[in-house]
Amino acid sequence: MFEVREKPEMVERALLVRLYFDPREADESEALLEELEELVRTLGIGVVEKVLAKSRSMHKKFLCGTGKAAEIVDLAKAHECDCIVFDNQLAPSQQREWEAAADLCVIDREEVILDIFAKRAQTREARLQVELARMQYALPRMARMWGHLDREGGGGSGGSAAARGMGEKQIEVDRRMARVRIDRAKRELEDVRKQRATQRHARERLETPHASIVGYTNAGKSTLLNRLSGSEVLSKDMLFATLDTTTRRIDLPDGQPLLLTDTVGFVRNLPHRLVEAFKATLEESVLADFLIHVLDASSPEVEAFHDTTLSVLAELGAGEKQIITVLNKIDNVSDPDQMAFLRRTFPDAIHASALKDIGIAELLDACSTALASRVQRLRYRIPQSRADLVGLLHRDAKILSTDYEGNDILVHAVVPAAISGKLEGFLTEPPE
Ligand SMILES: Nc1nc2c(ncn2[C@@H]2O[C@H](COP(=O)(O)OP(=O)(O)OP(=O)(O)O)[C@@H](O)[C@H]2O)c(=O)[nH]1
Ligand SMILES: [Mg+2]
Repeated sequence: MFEVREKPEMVERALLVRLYFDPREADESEALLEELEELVRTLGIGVVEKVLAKSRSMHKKFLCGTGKAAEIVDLAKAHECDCIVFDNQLAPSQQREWEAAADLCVIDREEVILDIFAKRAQTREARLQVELARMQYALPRMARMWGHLDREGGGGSGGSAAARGMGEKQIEVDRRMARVRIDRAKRELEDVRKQRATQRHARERLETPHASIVGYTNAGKSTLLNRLSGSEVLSKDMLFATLDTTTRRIDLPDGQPLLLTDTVGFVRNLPHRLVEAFKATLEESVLADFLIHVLDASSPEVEAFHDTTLSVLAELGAGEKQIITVLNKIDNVSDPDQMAFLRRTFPDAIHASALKDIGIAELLDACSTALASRVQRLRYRIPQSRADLVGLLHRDAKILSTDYEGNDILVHAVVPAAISGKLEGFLTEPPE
């Protein structure tokens, strides 16, 4: 893959910067800066200093005013940083201005997240999604890379006209190549998505109910899936541990099967391009019968995380889905004030700990309840010796037709999910 520019292989000393403009944004900005630190550390980059800087108004050149920009550059120099990372989104031109002013590599939150995603992507689909998002990010920034060539070629400040001409030509060639690759990645992605859709249709025909586990990154989604299904999905104390969806089948206490899908975690200010790029992965959430929203109850920011997830879901068209809210990591909540806040803010949530096995039975019951209203048209072959089951169908289902064949009763009925588990062994064919 082409790179935006020669990014140093190993950035060791990063200065993190968050600019804000409205005093009311101070607290959130502080939290975002801390989150950025975690994101950056996830990439193995050392952080030497964080700067939360208030600017009176937005400026086109550096986003903040030139005075503030000079202070930040001086600070980076004083700390001998090799990179400045902005939590704010920088326009390609602003990124260039900063790099020129600081003579350092300058990146923003979006690029950090893209890099993490690129490291984590496992399946072909995830890799393609990341590749596409990175190329789209890189395209308007290519001039930066060739700007260096101009300078080198010219051997002076502006570079000779000939060298600049070379650079410009090269940009054109590269841009064209990049567009070709973007188109190809889009087409490949389309193919992979079609395959997924076919698989999904096969699953839908089987009509097994399906729930998606959603929530902010590091909330404990994968741990919960492991706990519920007794399987081993990678769960780690790091951001974006999961980039590919995993689906597991579990049996609810009432006997109903349920497919559970673990999804990529959400994050505040997730670059829009990535929401787009990961739509296919998150599409599972849109198609699920209901959602399990996992929150880290021990985080002081639990409410902000909750709201972020809901707004991303709304953006994906899943805003109306039935949601079971799970306050996970409740084992970590010892502060009575936090507990009171949780009860007040999320009165219907289930208190749970995926790690310590708390609240899991309650969650499984809530899943059964969520599915109770689902009905399916099903065909059964029931031996006459199991008249009890026929009785159950008469009582709780709507019988469409009954036939006899040898010693068996053939029943076609509209069956509520609540009892379908008990009859599963007598199905004659996949549901219609
Ligand atoms: N104390 C405590 N820690 C938990 C609990 N559930 C998960 N964790 C820890 O939280 C961290 C993140 O868990 P994951 O399951 O990877 O979180 P995730 O939501 O899947 O994260 P992403 O895949 O990054 O979006 C891990 O270190 C878990 O061990 C819990 O109930 N209590
Ligand atoms: Mg995970």
